[in-house]
Amino acid sequence: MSKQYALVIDDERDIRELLTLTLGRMDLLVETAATVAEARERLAGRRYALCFTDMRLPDGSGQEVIALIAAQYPETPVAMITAYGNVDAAVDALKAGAFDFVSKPVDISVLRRLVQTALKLSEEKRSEQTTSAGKLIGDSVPMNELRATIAKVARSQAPVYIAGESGVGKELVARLIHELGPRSGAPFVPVNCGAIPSELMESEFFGHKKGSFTGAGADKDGLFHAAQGGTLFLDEVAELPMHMQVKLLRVIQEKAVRPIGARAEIGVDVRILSATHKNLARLVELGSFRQDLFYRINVIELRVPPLRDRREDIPKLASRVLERLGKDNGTPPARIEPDALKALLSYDFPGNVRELENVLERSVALCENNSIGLDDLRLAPRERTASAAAEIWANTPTDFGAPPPPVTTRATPPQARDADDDEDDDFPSDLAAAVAETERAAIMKALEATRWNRTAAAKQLGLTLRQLRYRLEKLGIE
Ligand SMILES: Nc1ncnc2c1ncn2[C@@H]1O[C@H](COP(=O)(O)OP(=O)(O)OP(=O)(O)O)[C@@H](O)[C@H]1O
Repeated sequence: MSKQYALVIDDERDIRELLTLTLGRMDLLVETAATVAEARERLAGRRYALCFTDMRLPDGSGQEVIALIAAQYPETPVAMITAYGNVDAAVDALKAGAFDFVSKPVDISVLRRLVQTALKLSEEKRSEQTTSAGKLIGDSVPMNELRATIAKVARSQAPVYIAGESGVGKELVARLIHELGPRSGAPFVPVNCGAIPSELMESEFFGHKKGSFTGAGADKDGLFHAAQGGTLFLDEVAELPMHMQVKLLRVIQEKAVRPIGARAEIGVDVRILSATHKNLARLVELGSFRQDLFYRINVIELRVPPLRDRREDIPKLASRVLERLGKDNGTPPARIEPDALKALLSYDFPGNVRELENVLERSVALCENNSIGLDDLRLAPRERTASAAAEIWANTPTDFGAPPPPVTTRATPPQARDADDDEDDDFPSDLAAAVAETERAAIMKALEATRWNRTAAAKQLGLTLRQLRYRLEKLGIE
């Protein structure tokens, strides 16, 4: 196994040298920093298996370092070096997220035990990330409850219906149910019911025999066949047309499919998981979804909470996304500046985790020095909580809906724009309407410039296609 790195942050040279020597004997490669600023740089440069920080540093506090690590490098355990007998400082450090503390003068045997525990912790966190359960990030109460429910329903064979808004992680949950259950050795087959043309649906699901209809040039196995022994995940199940709902119900009841043009039925052993961001019960009431099928697929209902109801998960999710992006780009993970993190924490994320991923991906492209500032996020003020929206609006009065700056430069600071703005004192009487108008104008301009090519327009606006679609729907633009 390759050697692991430890980081020692202390302004006293003696302590740095003592810890470097001691940790070196424990087979760790040690790097040091004397200030918070240096520590930031070091942390951005590599992943440390363990970190020690002094309480008082020339340009800040050890608590600041602990908070930074907790928010941006949650896999790295950090211990505080405290003055002997300073219980308050030790308690504060633990509250801030340190896993332990060492008092000066450092007792070598205590230090050795601490290092062993820390490395074990670090290892556990790393392997947790690579197992299924670790893929579902979030330690909030609703996420822990969800994780427990997933583990329970994974053991059962009952159909599970996963409800939740768009982008909350329904497919991820479905995958975990499969991976944690007895069918994990067999295929997990996801199917987006909204993406298959109605006339091809039967053949896609059940397969067909050669020559059974025009264009059926060879035998084809259906999705049920592909999922044999495993799990079929019906995503966007609300989009199933009525005639398919009837056929699907039959297959679920009979546990057999008949490919188009085949004489005999084939037995299928498939667990059905389904999901939609729509209110399926309401669709049943309205008559557009069959009640009998609803009861069949909805034996167990599982709800994935929206991100705004578990905001405490945002830092960890963000840090994992930035780590992945860093790896993809061959750079250290980007940092999030405190005001940007604050804005993320108060944003409502109508597109949930997927939107967080998109926001961060765009921010990484826009930011300078691998550090994401408030301007780089380009969050839509209307979608933040009321108080946060008011606060942010005050900082970025004309930023919303404007075309994005070139990718390599930082967004124009609001102050610079204010200086050019003659109508500085002209406050809109209806802020929301004014924002919508600006947004509409920018979107229309981009659509016209790209001859209504949504993908190209989204690119011009610095949005993902999904984000543009969301805005078109919100503004009622056909
Ligand atoms: N708790 C989580 N931890 C880590 N990643 C997550 C989590 N929740 C969602 N994601 C990620 O967010 C993205 C969207 O998740 P997913 O596709 O599962 O959402 P969905 O609810 O099925 O969306 P849709 O309704 O649009 O189909 C994926 O990249 C997924 O990996």
